[in-house]
Amino acid sequence: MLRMRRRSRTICLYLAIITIFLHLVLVLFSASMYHLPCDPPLPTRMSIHRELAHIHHISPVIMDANKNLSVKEDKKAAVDITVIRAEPAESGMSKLEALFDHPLYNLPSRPIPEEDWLFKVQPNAKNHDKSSQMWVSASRDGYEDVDWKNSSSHPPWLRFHLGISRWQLYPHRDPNMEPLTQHLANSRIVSAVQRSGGTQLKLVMSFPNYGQAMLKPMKQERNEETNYNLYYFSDFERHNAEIAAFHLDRILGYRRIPPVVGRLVDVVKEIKDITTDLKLARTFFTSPVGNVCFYGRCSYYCSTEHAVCGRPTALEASLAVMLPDPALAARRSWRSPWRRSYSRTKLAEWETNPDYCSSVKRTAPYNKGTRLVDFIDLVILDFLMSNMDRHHYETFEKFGNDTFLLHLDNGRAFGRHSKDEPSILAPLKQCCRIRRSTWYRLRLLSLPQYQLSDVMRSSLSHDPLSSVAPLLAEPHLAALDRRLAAVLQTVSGCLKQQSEKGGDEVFYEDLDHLKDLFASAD
Ligand SMILES: Nc1ncnc2c1ncn2[C@@H]1O[C@H](COP(=O)(O)OP(=O)(O)OP(=O)(O)O)[C@@H](O)[C@H]1O
Ligand SMILES: [Mn+2]
Repeated sequence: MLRMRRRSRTICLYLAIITIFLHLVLVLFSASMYHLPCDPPLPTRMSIHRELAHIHHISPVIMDANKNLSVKEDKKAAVDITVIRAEPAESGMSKLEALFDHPLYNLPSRPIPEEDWLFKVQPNAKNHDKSSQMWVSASRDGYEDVDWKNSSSHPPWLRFHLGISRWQLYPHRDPNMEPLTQHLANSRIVSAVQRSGGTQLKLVMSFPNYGQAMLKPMKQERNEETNYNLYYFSDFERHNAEIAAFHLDRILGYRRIPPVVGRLVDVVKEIKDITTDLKLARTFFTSPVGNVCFYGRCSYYCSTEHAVCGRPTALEASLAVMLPDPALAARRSWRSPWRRSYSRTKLAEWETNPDYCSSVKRTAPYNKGTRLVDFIDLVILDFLMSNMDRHHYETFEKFGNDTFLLHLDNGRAFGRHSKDEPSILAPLKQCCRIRRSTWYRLRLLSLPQYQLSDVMRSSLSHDPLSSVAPLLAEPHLAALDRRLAAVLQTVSGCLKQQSEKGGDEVFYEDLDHLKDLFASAD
């Protein structure tokens, strides 16, 4: 009896030890689960939540930016939604759609005052009578009759011009974007002439509805990298870089690049046979394998050795919608303070003087308003796509110094994917200043559910040329994520540096006017 009791006690003891052991194993196992490497990096997620915590009350109603709801109206409609949404994959939305639906891309905006439109539109002619016939353009060979006075019959390029405002070229979720890109991709080409000025070959194409586009031809295969021995100022311009830059600019939420689409152009029917540009016409020839080529006239790469060739007549090209003629909307060109020397031997001042930004910050127009942070936005775009050729930028003269910067001429971007160019980020590093809204959007794009490379792939897949080949090769897309991480790291470095100094000068608080809205919903 006593032996039996002893045996059962030993069994109980064993069982207890085994249970404790199993518990220990379980605890250890579950503890290691939380640190599995496949989890998104914890600090980033948590800090994004913390960063965005004060803007988590945004109504779905205010997501329609076109409605121009006033802040007061927004307050009434304010309901709780979480800024960082559930995985878009769950709801079947593409990452791009999810990004564009995100509250950060749909912040409430006030109605645009009359003086903030590039063009003043006369109220629609109420009595659309015989007198409006005077405004119907006289038909010319190949051109359509367009009734300019009737806004419902305005061609997409004109709607684009009329939609340009002080802070952006076109609105988020622009209903005119689809018709505009269709127009560029499919309209019949009635004229093709060389664009004068600039260093490389480009053409101005005209369409029957009087729209125009700037064409840049394909010069480099997608997965080819620019030769490492070429200086940045000798690099080719790439048609796919112009297309990808437009998509990237829109994804970043800037909307400062005129829409660009890809198109297969027939170099015989759509250029050689219709051009009135004799100088251009004289440069056409047939290559030894029977492809039709031309090289035009310009100061770089306009020779038989650098001819662009159709296959046998089909040529890939980018078509950027033309901005309003400078006679109607003058533009001002600004020299970049961080311009490179454009020399093989000289360095620019910013390359040797680490304190360079403090003098820029004191100099007009960088000493007031948003010019410096607008420039930093442009720097971030350029670093992501590795564009070293930003010697100038332009603005619309009408808006003075308080306006967005046009991000034109992106043909030398996306030349290399295996290498980043840290010097492009020098202005951010030296000035340690960024718009708060840009910072938020960049962080969003670094989260797995909106990953920049995925969003870009998805956006570019809508371009007509993506059916020929993806517009950016995978290594270029991967480089975007790597470079985005570098931008975020630079800003984090700035924040650390500033907190040591006790100041908080890193962010330009462009979301402050919405504080009321957020506070009221708390
Ligand atoms: N979409 C556009 N609509 C109207 N004008 C444009 C457009 N894109 C560019 N331009 C104008 O045409 C000029 C030349 O274009 P772009 O800079 O792309 O060519 P480029 O050959 O690279 O010139 P550069 O050698 O001066 O850099 C620009 O400075 C700009 O003023
Ligand atoms: Mn250029």
